[in-house]
Amino acid sequence: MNHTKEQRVLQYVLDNATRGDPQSVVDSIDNYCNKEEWAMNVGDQKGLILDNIVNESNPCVLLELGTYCGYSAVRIARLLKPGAHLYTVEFNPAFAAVAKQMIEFAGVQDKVQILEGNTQDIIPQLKKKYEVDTLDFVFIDHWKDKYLEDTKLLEKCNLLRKGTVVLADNVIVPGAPDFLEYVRTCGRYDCTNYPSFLEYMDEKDALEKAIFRG
Ligand SMILES: Cn1ncc2cc([C@H](O)c3cccc(CNC(=O)c4cc(-c5ccc(F)cc5)cc(O)c4O)c3)ccc21
Ligand SMILES: [Mg+2]
Repeated sequence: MNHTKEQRVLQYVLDNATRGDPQSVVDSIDNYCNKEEWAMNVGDQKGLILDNIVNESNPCVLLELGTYCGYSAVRIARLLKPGAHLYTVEFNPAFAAVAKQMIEFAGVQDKVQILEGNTQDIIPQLKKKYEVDTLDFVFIDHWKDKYLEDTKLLEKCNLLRKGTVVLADNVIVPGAPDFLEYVRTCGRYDCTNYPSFLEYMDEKDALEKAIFRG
C-alpha cells in the first residue's frame, strides 16, 4: 500500500515518531531520508538556519509555497507562538494527503492550514478568502522557476509589508537565478545569503533571506 516514497516517509514517521511531538517527527523524517531514501525536505542543516530565522522574526502570519510531505510546515509550526498561523500551499493531492497526516500526527494542525491548489490561484485569494492582511514570513520551496513570478505576485497583492521576511530554499541547487537577481538588484529587499548543504548530501546549497523594505 505504501507505493510512493512520500507514503513510505509518512509510514516511517507513524512507526518511529511520537504522536504530538513535532521534534520527533522532524528527526524521524531526517533519519529515514539519510538512511533509506533521499527526499526533497529542507533537511536538518538548512533546517537549523530556518529555525534561527523564524525565531528571530517572531512571526504571527506565515505562508509556505510548496508543502510536499509537511517537513518544513511541522518544523516551522513547532516554533510558533500561541495564535500564530502558517498557510502552506500544495497543488499535488498526493503530497497534500501525506502532509495532512504528517501535520496531524505532529499535533500542529491548529497552527497549520494546507491550502490545496496552485500558488498563482491561491495567493490572490489570501486577503479576501483567508482574511490575511499582510504576511510576516514567507518560505518559498516550490518549483524553482516559479519563485520570481510568485514573489512579484505577493508584491502585487499587497501581502508584503516593511520587514516581511521572504526566505527561499535551494538558491544554489537546483537554483533560482532569476529570483536571486531580482531580490538582490530591484532595490526593494535587503538580502542575506546563508550557505549550507543540499539536504542529506554533501553538495553545497544555500538559503536566501530577502527582507521587504516596504
Ligand atoms: C505552483 N505550485 N503551487 C504549489 C506547488 C507545490 C509544488 C510541490 O510542493 C513540489 C513538487 C515538486 C517539486 C517541488 C520543488 N522542489 C524541488 O524541486 C526541490 C528539488 C531539489 C533537488 C535537488 C537536487 C537534485 F539532484 C534533485 C532535486 C531539492 C529541493 O530542496 C527542492 O525543494 C515542489 C510545486 C509547485 C507548486
Ligand atoms: Mg527545497
